[in-house]
Amino acid sequence: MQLSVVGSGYVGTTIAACFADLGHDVVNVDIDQGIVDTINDGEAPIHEDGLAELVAEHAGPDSTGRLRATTDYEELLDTDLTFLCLPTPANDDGSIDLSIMKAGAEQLGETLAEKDDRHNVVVKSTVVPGTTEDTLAPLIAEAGDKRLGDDLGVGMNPEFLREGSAVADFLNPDKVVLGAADDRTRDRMKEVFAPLVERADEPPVVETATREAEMMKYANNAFLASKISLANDLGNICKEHGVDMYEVADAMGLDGRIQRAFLDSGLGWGGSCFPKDTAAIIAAAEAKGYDAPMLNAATEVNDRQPQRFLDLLDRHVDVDGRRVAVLGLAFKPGTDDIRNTRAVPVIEGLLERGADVVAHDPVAIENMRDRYPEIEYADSASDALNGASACLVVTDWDQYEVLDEEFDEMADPVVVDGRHCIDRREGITYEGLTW
Ligand SMILES: NC(=O)C1=CN([C@@H]2O[C@H](COP(=O)(O)OP(=O)(O)OC[C@H]3O[C@@H](n4cnc5c(N)ncnc54)[C@H](O)[C@@H]3O)[C@@H](O)[C@H]2O)C=CC1
Ligand SMILES: O=C(O)[C@H]1O[C@H](OP(=O)(O)OP(=O)(O)OC[C@H]2O[C@@H](n3ccc(=O)[nH]c3=O)[C@H](O)[C@@H]2O)[C@H](O)[C@@H](O)[C@@H]1O
Repeated sequence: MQLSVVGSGYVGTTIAACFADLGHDVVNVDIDQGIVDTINDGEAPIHEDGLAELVAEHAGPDSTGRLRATTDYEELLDTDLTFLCLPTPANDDGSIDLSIMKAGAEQLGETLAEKDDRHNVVVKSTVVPGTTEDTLAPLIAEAGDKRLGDDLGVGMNPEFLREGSAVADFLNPDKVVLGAADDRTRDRMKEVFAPLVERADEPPVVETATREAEMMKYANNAFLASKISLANDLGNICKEHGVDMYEVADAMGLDGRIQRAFLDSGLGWGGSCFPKDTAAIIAAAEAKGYDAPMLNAATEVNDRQPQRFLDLLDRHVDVDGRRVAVLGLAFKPGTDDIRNTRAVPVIEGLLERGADVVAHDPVAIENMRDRYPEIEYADSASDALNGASACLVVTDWDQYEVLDEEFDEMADPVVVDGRHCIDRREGITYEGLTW
């Protein structure tokens, strides 16, 4: 099939390259000329395992030619179905900011005005229930002078991939959710996903309406974020009682109804999605008069973890005027993404205490340097630890797990671990956040 993907960020580039690999002809439309040029040169504009290989295989010179990118919306006119993969950030009050989606939808509609054949538009971005049919579809239809359901089909297909394993997650999904406003659109969506469903060994395909599809995405993220927060709440109780929450979580996870995944307690959830999506669905609930107490509590627990972490540090060392090593800046290992990383409240707390912060991360230093140009950045964890009076572990990179005699170079070997990453050993004062 001929597909177009509007928005070529984490999700848009990943799905475009994967759909090309599955045999479709795909054009990525983005306003960023740099991203477009990179893809057309056969290179990936973002760092994701396996993505560079897929883009090289399908875009640019000596490729299958099934993937290309453009800034020109007109090029989507030759395609049958368009995925909208534009950002849905949060407003200051946490509610969803649809301005980018609306601008994209209008431009898409104006472009489609030139097309006579029926076109299908599938919203891939995470949007609150009702957005696809109540807000975006009418915008596209009006701008393109189309009749909904007749010459314009509308669907919603939420995405569950994780950063760091985006390609593998997309190609091996636990489920595929196809929300459609009408049967014709759903049938086209099924055609798009047929090669993926076959290659992924027939994962469940949930056929539903657009509102349910939209809510399934928020429910998924809200559940996972709340599961982590519950683990943190229990973990904080464990810490007060001298109990190891990781041992507890391992046992809890043996219950088939609970499962071990997403029970890793510590500094809590960051990233581009859990914080904004939790806030957006709370705001959407409040707009209808419901205050979502569980999700508010999950957020509160999450917001408090960095403070508990710093309190543990305060028990052992006054960092005023002292060198403190922060290990890990990315919101999780495997990515250079620092959006909503827990490193920010931790660094803020250290600066308030007058510490000389020296930070290390294998890939996220350049991103953090823009935000905190005033702190020191070390080329290695070992350099960061050298002469430090405390070490704070913020991201669970594998390379931190094997640190050992590097701690001997610290001025005071106090290690506060927010991610259950470092083994207790002789010669260091070790504090785990929830164990
Ligand atoms: N990042 C992730 O892991 C996941 C994200 N999502 C959701 O997917 C959506 C997209 O997220 P990301 O891919 O992370 O965003 P992103 O910020 O990485 O990429 C968005 C892209 O859209 C482009 N763009 C902006 N305005 C445009 C316009 N008018 N026309 C064409 N292109 C335009 C930008 O230049 C950028 O390349 C969001 O709703 C997000 O919540 C869902 C699942 C996973
Ligand atoms: O909507 C999205 O964008 C995506 O959000 C998350 O994916 P992602 O944010 O990439 O990363 P996760 O692996 O889920 O981690 C999120 C945060 O939770 C933290 N976390 C995760 C697991 C855990 O047990 N404990 C824990 O604190 C991580 O350190 C990280 O800060 C979801 O896992 C994806 O399914 C979803 O598609």
